[in-house]
Amino acid sequence: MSFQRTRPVAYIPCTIEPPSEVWRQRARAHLDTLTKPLGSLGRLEDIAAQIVSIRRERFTEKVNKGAYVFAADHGITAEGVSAYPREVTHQMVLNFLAQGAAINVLARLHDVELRVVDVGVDADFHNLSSLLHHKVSKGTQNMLHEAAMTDEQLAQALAVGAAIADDASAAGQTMIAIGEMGIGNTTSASAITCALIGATATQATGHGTGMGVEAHARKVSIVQAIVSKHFTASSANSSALEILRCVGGLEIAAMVGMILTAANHQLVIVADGFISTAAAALAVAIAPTVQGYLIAGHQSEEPGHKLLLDHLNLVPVLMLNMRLGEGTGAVLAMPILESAIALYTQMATFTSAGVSGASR
Ligand SMILES: Cc1cc2ncn([C@H]3O[C@H](COP(=O)(O)O)[C@@H](O)[C@H]3O)c2cc1C
Ligand SMILES: O=C(O)c1cccnc1
Repeated sequence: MSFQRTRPVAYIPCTIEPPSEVWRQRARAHLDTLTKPLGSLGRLEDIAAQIVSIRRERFTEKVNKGAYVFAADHGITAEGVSAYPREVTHQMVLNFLAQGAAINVLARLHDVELRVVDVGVDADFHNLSSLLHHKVSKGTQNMLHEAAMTDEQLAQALAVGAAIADDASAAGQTMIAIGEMGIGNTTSASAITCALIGATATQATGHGTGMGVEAHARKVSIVQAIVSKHFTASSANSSALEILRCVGGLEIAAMVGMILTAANHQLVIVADGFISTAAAALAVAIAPTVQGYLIAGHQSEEPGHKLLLDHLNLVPVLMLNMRLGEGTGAVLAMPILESAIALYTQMATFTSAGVSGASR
């Protein structure tokens, strides 16, 4: 499939139809006819009903899974907010392309087509045909001192994600995992969580890639300073796009663009960890009906992730104490989501199998 074309900037589908309640009710009724005690498949039944409500008459199509790792660098790394150096973003992109990262292993194992997108890595990639080249700039500005992005950069990064969602849909994908790679991006996710849902820096800031007590305390104060700089009391209720521009990242903006457009194409969208869910929360703030298309693959160890999941009213499929990103938690959840829809489409009914229903 081709992912290399561009599209007009600033394209955001703001009126997105919600998943179909009619199809959800049909799915609920069908689940109750299957050869099992009523409700005995638990959350798998909710998941099947949600997927049917998203896919509507196409729910019988084979699940065709894609995973997208959006990569970009962050100006805030100059403040020492990560346990790892900035160049790891670039090095991990090469590792993804060499099939050596955790997400490569999981995508291979679970039959998920993996794509890596350079939206803003601070490096030149030459002769790498498997990388999707959409660099907007070599990283964001340092958001402690200025907005992370210009309006134009934000629009370009959103458009990258939107174009990739168009191509995923055109290629027949039905379920997509939203992943990222960008050293320093948990600091962005924390600042987004503060600005969007009013959490404090202490509540929303975790240890990211792993940092000691002192470094973590510094990170909390940096998140606090970032939020105070961009969102004074008088700018309360900043728009989601302004939050994204001031304290987001190029990969986060591309994820927002992809989520909005994927919902518009009625794809099942599987969020990953803290950063991916921060993008999902911004997409829902822009277009609230997107919520119905989201499934939380897992809940990560980052404290802000639980705040965002609660805010979005999403219950994670898995809780494995992971704190990696890359889309790993989303891809790990996919076999469970696929199981839910296979049970729904393949199980016999009480009538077809000649099994007696409940007697009391
Ligand atoms: C080797 C390595 C591989 C990774 N894969 C994902 N991340 C994760 O860690 C980063 C965010 O954490 P922080 O804000 O603390 O920098 C992101 O790149 C995220 O995807 C990684 C981080 C490292 C070091
Ligand atoms: O929650 C995540 O996805 C996460 C946590 C720490 C580092 N990178 C990603």
